[in-house]
Amino acid sequence: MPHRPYVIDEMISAKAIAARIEDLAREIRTEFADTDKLVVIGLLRGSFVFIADLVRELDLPVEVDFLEASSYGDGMESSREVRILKDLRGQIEGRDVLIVEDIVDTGHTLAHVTDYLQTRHPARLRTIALLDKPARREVDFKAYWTGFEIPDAFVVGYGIDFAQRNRNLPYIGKVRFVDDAA
Ligand SMILES: O=P(O)(O)OC[C@H]1O[C@H](OP(=O)(O)OP(=O)(O)O)[C@H](O)[C@@H]1O
Ligand code: HPA
Ligand SMILES: [Mg+2]
Repeated sequence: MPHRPYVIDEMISAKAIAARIEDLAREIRTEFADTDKLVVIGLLRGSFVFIADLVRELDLPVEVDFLEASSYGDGMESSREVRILKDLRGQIEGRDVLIVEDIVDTGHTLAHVTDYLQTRHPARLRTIALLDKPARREVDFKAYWTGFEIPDAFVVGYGIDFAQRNRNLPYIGKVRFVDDAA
């Protein structure tokens, strides 16, 4: 279905994202300073840019794995049904784990994935989300670390899509439909 024409207004610059990631990496290094090899898990597809920048700031022994979860399809509304489309390759039992997510919106995706991975009995499991949109929360969930709290707007860029587009923008922008009143 074709979408109404829209423009993207910058909300968080690439520079601000990079600076925030440096801060977050410092906190993560402190938390996992005594960990042998941290398993950093990116949730596909939205987290692929964030995890790439984050692990390069970590300066810790890490193993990188991915899990694909999807609930939005091409629209702006969560289906509330989180499907695991691709599972991890490695084992996490007894390991320290960091789940990396791009955005917590209704909370269904990260809450579901956290429960799902807890059943494998990791030693320590932490979550990090670049963005948090608390106004839209439907389940009681908060990531352990959050990059930025944002208002109730549909955002794209830095890995995040609208109908599979705009993931390659280097910044976070807000979608604005041109036929909406200002
Ligand atoms: O808190 P929620 O309301 O569950 O929304 C957040 C999730 O929605 C998006 O993923 P999506 O299902 O669109 O898949 P994608 O990561 O492949 O883009 C986003 O990347 C998060 O994973
Ligand atoms: O604001 C958003 N933008 C794109 N995808 C999303 N999935 C949950 N929230 C969003
Ligand atoms: Mg996602």
